[in-house]
Amino acid sequence: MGQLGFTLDTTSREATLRLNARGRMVLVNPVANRGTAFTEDERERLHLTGLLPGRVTTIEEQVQRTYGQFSRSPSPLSKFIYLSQLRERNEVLYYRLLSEHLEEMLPIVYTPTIGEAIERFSHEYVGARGVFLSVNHPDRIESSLRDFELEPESVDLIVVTDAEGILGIGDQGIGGIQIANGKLGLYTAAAGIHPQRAIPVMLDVGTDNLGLLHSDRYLGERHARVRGRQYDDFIERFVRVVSEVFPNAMIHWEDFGVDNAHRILKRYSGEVCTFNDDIQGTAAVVLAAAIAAVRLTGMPLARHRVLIYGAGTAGIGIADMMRGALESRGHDPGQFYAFNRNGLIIEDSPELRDFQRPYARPRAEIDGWEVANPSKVTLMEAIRHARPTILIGTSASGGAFSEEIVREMASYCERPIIMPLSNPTDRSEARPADLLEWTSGKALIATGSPFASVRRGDVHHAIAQANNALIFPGLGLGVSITRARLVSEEMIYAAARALAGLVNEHRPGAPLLPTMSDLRLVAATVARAVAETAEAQGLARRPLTNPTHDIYERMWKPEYPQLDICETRKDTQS
Ligand SMILES: NC(=O)c1ccc[n+]([C@@H]2O[C@H](COP(=O)([O-])OP(=O)(O)OC[C@H]3O[C@@H](n4cnc5c(N)ncnc54)[C@H](O)[C@@H]3O)[C@@H](O)[C@H]2O)c1
Ligand SMILES: O=C(O)C[C@H](O)C(=O)O
Ligand SMILES: [Mg+2]
Repeated sequence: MGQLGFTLDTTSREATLRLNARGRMVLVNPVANRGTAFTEDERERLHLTGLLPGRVTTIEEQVQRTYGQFSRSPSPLSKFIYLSQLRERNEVLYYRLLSEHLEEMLPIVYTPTIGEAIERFSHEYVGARGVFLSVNHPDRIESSLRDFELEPESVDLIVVTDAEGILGIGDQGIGGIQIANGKLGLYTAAAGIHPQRAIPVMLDVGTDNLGLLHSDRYLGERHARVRGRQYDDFIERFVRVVSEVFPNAMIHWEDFGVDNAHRILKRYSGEVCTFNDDIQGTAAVVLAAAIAAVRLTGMPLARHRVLIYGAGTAGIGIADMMRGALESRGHDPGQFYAFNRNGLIIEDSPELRDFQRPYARPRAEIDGWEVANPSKVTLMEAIRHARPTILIGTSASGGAFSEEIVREMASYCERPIIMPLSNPTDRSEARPADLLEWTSGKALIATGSPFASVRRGDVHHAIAQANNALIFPGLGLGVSITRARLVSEEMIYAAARALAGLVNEHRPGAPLLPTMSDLRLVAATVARAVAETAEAQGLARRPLTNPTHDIYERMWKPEYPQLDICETRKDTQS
C-alpha cells in the first residue's frame, strides 16, 4: 500500500479499492472520496460519521447536484474551473458527470475552452494534477515521475507537452499542463482508460512568450526556451526514464513546436512506443473525413487536388498520410499544394523544412500562372490556377477562407471539400454557416472546433468535428490492450479506416464523421482495429485472444469501486 493509504486494482472494469486511510484522509483523496455517497456502514468503518452531513445519497443524486452547480457557473472558464476542482475532489463522480453530459461538457474540458484555461493558467491557478519537469533539473525526472505514485507496470500512457504550439495559440509555457490533462480526460471518458493508469507531464523548457515572461504571476521557468543540445538531451533522458520505469506506457506527444514535433517523432518512433497526436492523430481523422467526403463527390481521392493551408505539424501530417494512402493502393502520390506564412511553397522558397520539401511545387509550373509576386503566391492565386477540390486549413489564421476564395472554389467544383481545422474557435479558417451560404449548401465540411449545426431550407447540416479526439483515445486503448512495442504507420491507417467505416454520409446534411456523443463506440472500434493490426504485424507483446471481449473488459466505467477496508491499529483501539 502506497503513501496515500490505498491501492486500486485497475486491471478490469470492476476496480477494487483497498483502503487503510481513515477520517479526513479519505475525504481529501479524490480516488477514495465518494462524499455523501459513503454508506452508513462505510462511514462507521472509515471514521467518517461525524465528518459528513447525515443523509446518504446515491451517485445519481450527486450527478444531478453537480450538474446543477456546473450549469449555474457563469462562464465557460468558471465551468472549467468548477469541473477541475470536482476532478480533484471526487474522481469517479467527475467522470460520471462528464460521461453523462459528454457532448455538452467536451467544449469545456477540451477544445475550445481549454485554450482559455491554458492562457489563464498562472492567474487562475488552483492546483493542477501532473508532473512538472524542468529543463534545469534533468536529474529529477525519475523521482518526480515516481512521486506521482502510480504502480509503474500499470501505467498505460504518458501525455507530454512542452507547450510551444498549444492549439493555434502558440507558446503557453507552463500552462500547457492543462492540454495534457484535457487529452487524458478524453482517454478516460472516451476509451475507458482508467485515470489512475496515466500521467500528464509538462516539460518546462522556458517560454518565448514575452507576455508570460513579464507577468509577475507566471509560474514556470522564467527564461527563453532552451533549444539545441540541452533540449535534445533533456528529451532523450525523459524518453529513457519513461522506457525503463514505465515499460508498458505509450508516450503521447502533444502541441510541440513544428520542428521539435517532427524531429522527435522521427527520432523515437522506430524505437519506443510513441505517438504524436498533432501529426498522426489529426492525419488519421482527416483521412477518415476525406474518405467520406470523396465518396459523395463521386470522384476517387487520386483525382482530387488538395491544398493544405498551413504546412506545419498538422498540415504536413495530413498530406503525408493522404499521400501514403494513395501510394499504398498503387496510385500516383497525388496533387498537393502547401502554404506557409510566406505563401505557396515552391521549390526555391526560402526556409523550407525537410518535411515540407516533398510538397514544394516546381518553379516552372508557377511561371505559367498570372501572379502579382512570384515569390509570394497568394491563396486566391493558387485557388484560381491550381483549382483544388479539397481545401484544408491548419494555419491558425482565423477567417483565412474568405467569401471570395470560397466562391471561387465553388465556381469550378460541384462539391468543394473544405476543412477549417484550426483551434480554438476564433482561429478557425471559416465558419460552417458562411461556407454553406457561399456555396449554396454544397460544401462538404469538417472543422477542428465544435460548431452548431446549420439549417438551410429543409436540410439540417450537422457539422463533423474533425478533431483528433476521434482517434487518440481508441489508439491508446488498442496499444494498451496489446502492449504494442511500437505504434506503426499501419496501426494509424487502421484507425483511420475503422473511423471511416462508422460514417454513413449519404443522408442529406449528414456529418462526415461520427459525432462526439458516440465517442465510446468510436474509441472501441478504433481500438479493435489498432489492436488487430499490432497483432498481425507481430508488435503485440500480449496476445489478443478475443478482441471485443478484451476491449469491453478494459473500458472502465465511472462507478464507485468495490471497497476493501483494511483493519488498522486505529480500528482495534477504538
Ligand atoms: N482538428 C485537429 O484535430 C487539429 C489537430 C492539430 C492541430 N490543429 C490546429 O491546426 C493549427 C496549426 O497547428 P500546428 O500544430 O500544425 O501548428 P504549426 O505551427 O506546426 O503549423 C502552422 C503552419 O501554418 C503556417 N501559417 C501560419 N500563418 C499562416 C498564414 N497566414 N498563411 C498561411 N500559412 C500560415 C505556418 O507557416 C506553419 O507552417 C492550430 O490551430 C491547431 O489547433 C487541429
Ligand atoms: O487539441 C485539440 O483540440 C486538437 C489538436 O490537438 C490541436 O492542437 O488543435
Ligand atoms: Mg494538439
